Amino acid sequence: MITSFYSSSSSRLTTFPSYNSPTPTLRISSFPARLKVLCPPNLPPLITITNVLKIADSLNLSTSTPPPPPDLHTLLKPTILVSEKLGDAGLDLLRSFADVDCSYNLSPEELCSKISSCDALIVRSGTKVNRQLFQAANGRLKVVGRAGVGIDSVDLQAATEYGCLVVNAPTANTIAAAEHGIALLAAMARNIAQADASIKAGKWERNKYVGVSMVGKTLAIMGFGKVGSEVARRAKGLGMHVVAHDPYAPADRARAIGVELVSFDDAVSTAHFISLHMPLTPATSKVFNDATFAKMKKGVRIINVARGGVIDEDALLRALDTGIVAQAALDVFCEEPPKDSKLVQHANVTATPHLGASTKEAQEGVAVEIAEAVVGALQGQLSATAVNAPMVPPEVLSELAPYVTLAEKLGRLAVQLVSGGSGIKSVKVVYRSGRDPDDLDTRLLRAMIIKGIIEPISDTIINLVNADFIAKQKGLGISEERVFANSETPVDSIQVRISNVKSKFQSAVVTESEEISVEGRVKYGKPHLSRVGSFEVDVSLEGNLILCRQVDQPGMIGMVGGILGEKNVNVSFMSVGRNFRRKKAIMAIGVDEEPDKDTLNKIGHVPAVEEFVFLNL
Ligand SMILES: NC(=O)c1ccc[n+]([C@@H]2O[C@H](COP(=O)([O-])OP(=O)(O)OC[C@H]3O[C@@H](n4cnc5c(N)ncnc54)[C@H](O)[C@@H]3O)[C@@H](O)[C@H]2O)c1
Ligand SMILES: O=C(O)[C@H](O)COP(=O)(O)O
Repeated sequence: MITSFYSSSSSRLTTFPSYNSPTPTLRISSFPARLKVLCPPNLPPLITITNVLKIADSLNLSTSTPPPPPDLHTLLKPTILVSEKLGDAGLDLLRSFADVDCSYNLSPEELCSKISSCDALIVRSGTKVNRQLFQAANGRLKVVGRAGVGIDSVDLQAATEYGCLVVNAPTANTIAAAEHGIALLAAMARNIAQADASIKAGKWERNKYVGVSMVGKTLAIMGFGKVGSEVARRAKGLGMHVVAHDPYAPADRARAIGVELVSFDDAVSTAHFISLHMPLTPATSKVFNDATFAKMKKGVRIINVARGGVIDEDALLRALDTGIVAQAALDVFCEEPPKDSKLVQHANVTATPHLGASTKEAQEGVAVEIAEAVVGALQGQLSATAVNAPMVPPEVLSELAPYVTLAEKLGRLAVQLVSGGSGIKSVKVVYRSGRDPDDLDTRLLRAMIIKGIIEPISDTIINLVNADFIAKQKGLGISEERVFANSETPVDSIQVRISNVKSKFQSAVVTESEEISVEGRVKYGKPHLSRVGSFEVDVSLEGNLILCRQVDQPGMIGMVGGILGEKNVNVSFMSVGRNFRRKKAIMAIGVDEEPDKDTLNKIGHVPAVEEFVFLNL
């Protein structure tokens, strides 16, 4: 039984105590982007307007609704395109929240034509997520989920420019990849694949397939991250001497596993076996080339479960032919699937078709990990596995939530004080905080200030992903300063200052610095404006705001309040700030409704009012 529903955009709660009458009515009083149905409990918690109507229908409820909203698009259930095989548990999770389109083996053109009707895309390493795809998405694609670790197949720069969040599933396939690395190491050392092919061909070649032992040999792990560490742990169990090279790995992790961290040259020149576990980046591309192979011990054996592109494949072929490299075991290739590859055909190469992550367990784990990340991102949560946005842990996020709103409102307010035609080039943000600088992550606040400043004057949608990029693109320089405040809260106040512009409200300009300056703080969990220029005020940053500068004299509140009252404009907050008694004062008036032009003109004509501005928050 539906007992109540909550409209998140209007914050109106309508309660239906019971539905005993034959045709109970479900009233929908507004069309928010999402409706949260609190009951019945067996329904998914987050459902869309379309579902509400369907559910109402199935429960035999008559529905009375206002006319359809203009933007139906935002009301629809999100659509998630899954372009490569994903585990069932992940798909079930996605389906409980969205329309899921599993279309495997799409050509790049087919993918581009589908993408503009999708809110999220989930891929594995077989799908290239390039700039054309973001262009084709036409602004609808909000999240790309990489069901795995490597994000070298996603154009992160383009994703960021288009404000699309990229998340990955970094942990669930670690063990599978490490086990595959060890499997390849052992298979290569003992010629398992070659011997298997030989016996199946009816031969019995015991002398041809004499292998090499692993115990006591040196294994160099190149890239001592999640997979590299797990390979190291297992190789130690095989009695190998393990060294690792990783410019960013912590020494204590290596010590704990009994691995020595060494330089690149030491690693490649001392090892009998070299196992690659670094990501493919511009810095690691073809790092195993002729010069590197020349440094290796003759007869070295190489395992690559990372990315084909870290090896110059032609150079490896030469090294195999000259015997510098005795054997190679490769799971990954520059081009996948490899075409007419001499490497794959080489007698001393053991090859698998990118199977590192392909265990049942890993695939189920990855599917759930990526489904949770994508659904969370579509619900507006910050993801812990975001690749192109700051990762803000949930506890930090909930602590900063009221300051996030304050930051956006201050940006929005400050930009409306700039007179039309003045290009904003430089914004300074001053945070007063009792926190140690390392203990206050302001990236989220900065992004929201940028959003507040840019969105009212442009058609670009700003989010945490693209805020810095768009600011830079628009030539907007943002500098930040922290000032110590003796305060228990994470942020005591935030000040937004815009320099080198004209203001349409002169009182917002601090005379000494000639900057427009507004300051706010969080009071009772709500954003408040605490200072305009050099005037102290105290008004809630909700709804609309009228700022007036007037001669500080009795009767002003009544006069302006009366003009608003005459037109049925409700005053929600009012505060007066002044520097000197009976000189100038600023009146900040929060109003629920937007006054018409006539009413605003009347305020402007009050003799003691010297200037005023109406601001929409
Ligand atoms: N074959 C597969 O199916 C499969 C499965 C999982 C992971 N992978 C690949 O394995 C790689 C590692 O995965 P992970 O989960 O361990 O990632 P990870 O981020 O935990 O580890 C990568 C490590 O490489 C290090 N590194 C970066 N640049 C380096 C450089 N120039 N030299 C040496 N080390 C460098 C990093 O510091 C990091 O410690 C990724 O490329 C991933 O795509 C492949
Ligand atoms: O980067 C990864 O996670 C692995 O290469 C796995 O890729 P896959 O999802 O295409 O198997």
